[in-house]
Amino acid sequence: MSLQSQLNLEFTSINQIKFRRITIIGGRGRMGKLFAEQLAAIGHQVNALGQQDWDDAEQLLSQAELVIISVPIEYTVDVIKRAAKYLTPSTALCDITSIKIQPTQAMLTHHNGAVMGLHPMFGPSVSSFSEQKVVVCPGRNDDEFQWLLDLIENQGGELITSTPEEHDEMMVFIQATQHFYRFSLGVFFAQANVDIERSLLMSSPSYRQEIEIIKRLFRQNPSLCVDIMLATEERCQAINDLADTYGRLAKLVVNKDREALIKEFEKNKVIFSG
Ligand SMILES: NC(=O)c1ccc[n+]([C@@H]2O[C@H](COP(=O)([O-])OP(=O)(O)OC[C@H]3O[C@@H](n4cnc5c(N)ncnc54)[C@H](O)[C@@H]3O)[C@@H](O)[C@H]2O)c1
Ligand SMILES: O=C(O)C(=O)C[C@]1(C(=O)O)C=C[C@@H](O)C=C1
Repeated sequence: MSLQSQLNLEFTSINQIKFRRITIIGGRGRMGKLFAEQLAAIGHQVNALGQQDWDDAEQLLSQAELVIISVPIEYTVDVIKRAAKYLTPSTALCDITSIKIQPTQAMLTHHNGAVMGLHPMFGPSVSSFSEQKVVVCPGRNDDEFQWLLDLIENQGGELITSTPEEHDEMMVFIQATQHFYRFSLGVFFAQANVDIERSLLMSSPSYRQEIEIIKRLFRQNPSLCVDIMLATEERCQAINDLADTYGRLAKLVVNKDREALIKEFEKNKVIFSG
């Protein structure tokens, strides 16, 4: 897109912007801060409600046009219940928690107004929504979130609509088992006392990429990684199944069963051929 058409687009959207009062619960945390910065940058009035601010909840929540819940997974449902008492039906309520069934259900149960579940598929290190994916789980009165979804898309973000059930099923593989595998590899490397910086000097691009992702995982709040693994019984079971697969394949390695390992490779490569 040419610079002129970008300027025209920005000019048009600035003309159409209705500045909103927004409260982000957990707004001083990693993701809360990112959303606060993005929304404030285009002129919305953004407040943060942190753990110590519940005495001001009436003022911070009852006037808000949009409330975003951005607290650790394990507190999300309790915080939704607590916040809902202060909301009027004209407030739109959404969350950005990494799981979607329980938060979306809790928002629909405890709030009478517009509800939407969102899951940003990126971490707090990004500088905008550009090229990032957000999973959208419609709840109630979706139109009231259209301006927020437009904002993400206008920045170059991609929205993927899903049910909370499909989302949580997919996240078993997209997140829970991935986090376990990277967490385990990190623990294993630390136990083996690997000199990471030295290893990077003589590494392949894929190793450097993988180490960067593991570093990012260990820079996050440990409760995020742990809660993503423990969020549902299905996740715990899938992680256990993955560990069984490691065990089965490791036995073939220990037994130096070259033929069986090649067979495993050939038999399973088909799902990755697309
Ligand atoms: N970090 C990520 O990469 C990422 C990406 C997508 C979604 N998420 C989701 O975003 C949410 C927040 O994650 P984060 O990484 O920003 O966590 P964080 O720990 O950095 O921030 C959470 C914030 O919530 C506050 N908080 C905790 N309990 C509270 C309460 N009772 N009332 C008000 N505030 C409270 C904390 O003080 C903190 O400021 C989680 O649900 C997570 O699943 C995180
Ligand atoms: O830090 C990153 O780049 C992330 O992608 C963070 C990440 C993830 O690891 O999957 C963390 C939690 C969210 O639910 C979504 C994204």
